[in-house]
Order: sequence, then structure tokens, then C-alpha cells
Amino acid sequence: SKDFVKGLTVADGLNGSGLRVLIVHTRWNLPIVEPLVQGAVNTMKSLGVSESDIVIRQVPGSFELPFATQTLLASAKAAGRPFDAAIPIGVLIKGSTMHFEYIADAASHGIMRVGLEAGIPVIFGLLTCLTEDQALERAGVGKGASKGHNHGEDWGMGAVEMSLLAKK
Ligand SMILES: O=Nc1c(NC[C@H](O)[C@H](O)[C@H](O)CO)[nH]c(=O)[nH]c1=O
Repeated sequence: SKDFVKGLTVADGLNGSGLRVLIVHTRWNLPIVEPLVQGAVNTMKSLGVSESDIVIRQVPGSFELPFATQTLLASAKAAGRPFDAAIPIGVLIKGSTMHFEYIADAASHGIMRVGLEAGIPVIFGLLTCLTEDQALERAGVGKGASKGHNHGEDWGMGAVEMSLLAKK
């Protein structure tokens, strides 16, 4: 398999056709969140997921991601249209207070718990960055020549891979 990113390679033979995936993204830091969402969508489509099977919803900030993911997974299941995976996407950038730490801690533990309790793979789509440049780099829109790597692409691949793991 070709080298997808340093430390993460493409899992061979991923076929995402027929999978339904939920993306919940924040409006906080939207100029960085948008390329992350696009990276996840593009990668999932390249792995066979239909655009109509990718549902995109938004919330104010990362603290709202666990609740939104939980409630949207539950309502889709109740409607008989369950999701195979969810990708909550948010960008936390350290400010001058401890706010960042508390949200990062709450959101990361919350996102993990939602997946385990729902029995549906939930990808950790949270960037926790100390500077804006770090966040831009990890959304593939960095100011440097390389522009960095879009982690949204990894999250899209992970959603397909984890959905198939659960189905085997
Ligand atoms: O503070 N910084 C950030 C932030 N704060 C808002 C928080 O997530 C929540 O929406 C509010 O506290 C209201 O519940 N949300 C982010 O996604 N990134 C940040 O960098």
C-alpha cells in the first residue's frame, strides 16, 4: 500500500460503497474546519462511499460535538437509517486561558464515550493545537511550501476502515 502519510498508510482493499457516515463539524475556526471536512468527504468518496450517504451537520463548538454526535446517531437508528460511522470534526486552538484544556479534555472523553456506548465507530476528528499555524498545517492549508497534511483525509479513511471492521 502506498505511503498515505507519515506513520499512517492506506489499508488495502477498503470498499466503502453502501456505508452511511455522519460528519458533525463546528463553526468555531471554520476556515480550518472546512478543509478538514472536505478532506474526509473526498477520501470517503474515493473509497466508494456515495456522497448521498455522507450526512453533514454543524454545531457551535467542539464542546457540543459529543452531544450532537450521540443524538444524531440515535435518531438515525430510530428512523431505520443507521450510520455506520461518525466523524466529529473540531479545531481547538490554545488561547490565553485554561479554556482550551477543559474543552479538549471534555470533548475527547465525550467523543470516545459516544462511540463505545452507541456501538458505532466514532473517529477522533479533533485538532488540539497550540498555535493557528499548527492547525492550518494539519488541515493541509499551512503557510509553508508543503502546506502540511490534511488530517481530515485520515479520518475519512478511518471511518471506512472501522465501519468494515464492525461488519466482518
Ligand atoms: O474556546 N475556544 C474554542 C471553542 N470554544 C467554544 C466551546 O466549544 C463551546 O461551543 C462553548 O463553550 C459553548 O458551549 N470551541 C472550539 O471548537 N474551538 C475553540 O478553540
